[in-house]
Amino acid sequence: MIRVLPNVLSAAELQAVRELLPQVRFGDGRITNPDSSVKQNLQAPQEDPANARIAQIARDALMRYPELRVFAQPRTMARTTVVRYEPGMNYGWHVDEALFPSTPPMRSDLSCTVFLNEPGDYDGGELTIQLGAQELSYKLEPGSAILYPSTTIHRVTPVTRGVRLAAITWLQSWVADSGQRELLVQLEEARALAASGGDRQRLQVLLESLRTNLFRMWADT
Ligand SMILES: O=C(O)CCC(=O)C(=O)O
Ligand SMILES: [Fe+2]
Repeated sequence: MIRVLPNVLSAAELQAVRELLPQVRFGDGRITNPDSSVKQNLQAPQEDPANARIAQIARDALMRYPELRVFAQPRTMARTTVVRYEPGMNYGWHVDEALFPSTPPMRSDLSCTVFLNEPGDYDGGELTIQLGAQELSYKLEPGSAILYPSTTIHRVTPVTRGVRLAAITWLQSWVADSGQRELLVQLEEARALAASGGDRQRLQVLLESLRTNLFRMWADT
């Protein structure tokens, strides 16, 4: 499931990131995907000190974000990388690698982009995700993020004006199966609604969905 995470970074964190961004020494993005014929962007080397500080800020912010815990059930998060797209740059249709060569190797279940600069700073540069025959495009406010399944085909459309800056990362979930993970998301929403005495119709629909989909999963045909 694709989820927008508004205001992941606080105003103070965003300000700190803004001050660090000019210090990042970007290199060719193909360094981590040498075989890619569609990747045309710039990315910070992992050892870059400004990248490492931005990565820590983004990681702390994501890890404390309550909805991320609900949506992703994160077990491991890859090191965040700052990426930069200048006019003419893009990242064509692709699927993210299944495994990251960390020790131990990490499976990518969810991909995450934290947008770092204003949407008005650039034209193009949408993150577009295929959902069947549909395409969903995202260009978010700085400090907001999008979380999407790493199984999806997606791209960053060409930037035609200005510069797009983002921090990207990947997560391995405690729950590998996205259908099972989604049941837990609904269960958590239902639990919160029951605890608060909120929207009873929504609670009813959630419980019905959980019962039906668990039965579908367990029915012996
Ligand atoms: O910059 C982004 O929003 C995501 C780029 C991407 O798809 C990737 O680096 O694999
Ligand atoms: Fe990607």
